[in-house]
Amino acid sequence: MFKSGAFVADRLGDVREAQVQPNGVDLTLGAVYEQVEPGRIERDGKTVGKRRELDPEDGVYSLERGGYVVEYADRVVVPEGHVGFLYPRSSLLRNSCMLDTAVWDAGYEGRGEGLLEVHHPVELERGARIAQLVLAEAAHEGTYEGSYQRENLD
Ligand SMILES: O=c1ccn([C@H]2C[C@H](O)[C@@H](COP(=O)(O)OP(=O)(O)OP(=O)(O)O)O2)c(=O)[nH]1
Repeated sequence: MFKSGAFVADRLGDVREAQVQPNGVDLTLGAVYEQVEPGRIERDGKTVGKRRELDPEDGVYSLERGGYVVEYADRVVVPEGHVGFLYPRSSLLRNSCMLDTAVWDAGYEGRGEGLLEVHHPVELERGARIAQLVLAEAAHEGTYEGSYQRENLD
């Protein structure tokens, strides 16, 4: 069963009222990066390639076509007994952009990242809502203890 937006907001803590949706919580744009070196994925282990952080102009990123790594501004917490899924805000799709996301594991905490596909130039303001996190009840063995645990937290 998927939880309500109010439940998700309660777990995340520090979110504005405008971020709370009926079925989830909107995540906002924290930073945008361009990858500049190859990463590597091996049978055991992985390396994330170097990136360059883009500078917004007056708080706005003007993005040309391409792929960008985005960091969400909001701290995500996936409580035990749950799994998280993130979906792009439909206004992104309507503007020819797509946000690619993966599974958010039980026990994960951090400011996560995603891949923004820009198929037509777009302007995105830092802090704008770009995605919606939903939480579903889920069975699991163990909790997330990988290298991204507590990423991008101060
Ligand atoms: O779109 C997403 C999906 C997940 N995560 C976070 C939460 C998740 O728990 C963690 C690790 O994701 P995943 O297990 O898919 O990554 P991995 O490449 O398999 O890393 P690891 O080897 O640490 O499991 O990254 C994101 O930041 N963005």
